[in-house]
Amino acid sequence: MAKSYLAFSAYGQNPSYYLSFPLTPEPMLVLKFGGTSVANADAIRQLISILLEKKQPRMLVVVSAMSKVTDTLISLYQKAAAHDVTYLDLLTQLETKHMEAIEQLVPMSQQIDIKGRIKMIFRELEDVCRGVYLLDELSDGTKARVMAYGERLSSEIVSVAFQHHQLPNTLVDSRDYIQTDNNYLNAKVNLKATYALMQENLPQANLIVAPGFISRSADGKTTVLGRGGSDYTASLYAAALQADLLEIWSDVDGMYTTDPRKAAAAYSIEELSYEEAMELAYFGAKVLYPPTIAPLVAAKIPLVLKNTFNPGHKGTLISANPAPSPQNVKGISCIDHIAVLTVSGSGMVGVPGVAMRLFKAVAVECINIYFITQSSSEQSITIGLAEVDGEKAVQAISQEFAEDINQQLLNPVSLETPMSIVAIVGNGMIQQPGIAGKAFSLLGDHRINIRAIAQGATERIISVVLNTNDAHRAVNLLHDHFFVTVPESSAAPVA
Ligand SMILES: Nc1ncnc2c1ncn2[C@@H]1O[C@H](COP(=O)(O)OP(=O)(O)O)[C@@H](O)[C@H]1O
Ligand SMILES: N[C@@H](CC(=O)OP(=O)(O)O)C(=O)O
Repeated sequence: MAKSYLAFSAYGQNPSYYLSFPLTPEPMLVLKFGGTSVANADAIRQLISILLEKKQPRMLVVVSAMSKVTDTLISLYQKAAAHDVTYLDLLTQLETKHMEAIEQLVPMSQQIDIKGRIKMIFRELEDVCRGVYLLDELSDGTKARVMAYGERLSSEIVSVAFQHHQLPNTLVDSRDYIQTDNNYLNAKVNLKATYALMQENLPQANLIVAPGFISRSADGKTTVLGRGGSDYTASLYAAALQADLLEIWSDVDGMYTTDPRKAAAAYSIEELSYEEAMELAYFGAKVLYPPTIAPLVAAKIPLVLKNTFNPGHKGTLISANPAPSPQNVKGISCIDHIAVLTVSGSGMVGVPGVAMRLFKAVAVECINIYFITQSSSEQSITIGLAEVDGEKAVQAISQEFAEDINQQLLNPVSLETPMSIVAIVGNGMIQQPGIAGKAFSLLGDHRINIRAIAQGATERIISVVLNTNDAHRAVNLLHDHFFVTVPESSAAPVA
């Protein structure tokens, strides 16, 4: 066991407090390959060719579940819980998909072991699903347990495929190293315990393969890090091991100026600061899971987003000090499925503590708030949250303010759906007048109604809430303006 670690920093509440570094550090590269990069045997061969090119003495490879597998696992437990016996067909489909990959990656004479292991994992999964089917029990703990099979299966297969392609490696189970709370589906990581487990217990091997997404609570239950969470797994390993670099490989050439599925003119951004990347990810750039950045900032590790299917493209470099860019606006993100909730009434004016009560009521329900605005007259507060949390938030807030609503000091809480948040992000917007004005007038000229506006105190982000029917058009108008039609408009002050 590697025990040669010194305390790195002993100050403050910063996650760096928990980091330590090896006495004799060897260059270390952490790579994460997403679902599309392990989708089938061809994709896995492609990722093998990428690794064979690397001349790195130590590497740790994190893999996601094969593309669509996590979604299928969710359908599996939903069907089982609904007493729909066709869950068995889904199980068969999943097993066939994994077995086919093995048949194409591993020589016939050597398939017995790995096929046996995969079969055993499937029988275990079948037992869990039968339990759900028979007992009508579907807790979050059971959901997490089922979802974790995707990464458990893919990492087994990738590890064996590596062995047969000149990449001897050691497979680990990330649940042994990532400790979380019991919030099963969106578990919060105990950084101190996790870094200690990784630094003290990871095997000394030149190449380690680890499943992403999966973790374990202190009381030994399987948890998962939230949809898209394998990126975060990789950044935790990178931070704990003081990697020189983290590479996240997916199916696009890095972080684009906007979602390439929403705007055909989107293109890959060369460099971003950690803060810019975090804002773009938080507001919907799916290529990067938002919590991924924090461990890297604390450990000062750069991140590159690369394309498995176009490895020659240099991708996007995310670091503390990106090269200066003429672009003030770096990217535009969009989150759909948002609900806008408003608390209003004359009874709020000049009354201290209203905002505190509102946020507390929402926080108790563990609901995440994307967006907050308060009218300057203090007559209303508007928050944006995920559509799925809308009704729960209305109930919690209505209960908190029941007395005030009864006395007609406040109006009944209002909820609007389906809404979207469009965010314009860039460090160059700081102290740069005119960008917000241009964005608002552009949307106004095209008769797109802005329901609410917020600008972060850092001036790095302006976000607007609008009707989902208008969101796609808004993203394209803003993208055309800032990146295509008049690219210099974002470089120069806008009149
Ligand atoms: N701003 C953006 N830049 C790049 N990709 C984005 C952006 N916004 C959304 N995406 C989507 O993110 C996808 C990659 O993320 P994801 O599907 O999670 O990949 P993986 O499964 O490889 O982890 C891309 O195919 C792209 O459609
Ligand atoms: N498989 C998990 C975790 C993940 O990060 O996947 P991907 O890297 O394919 O986004 C999910 O689908 O949420």
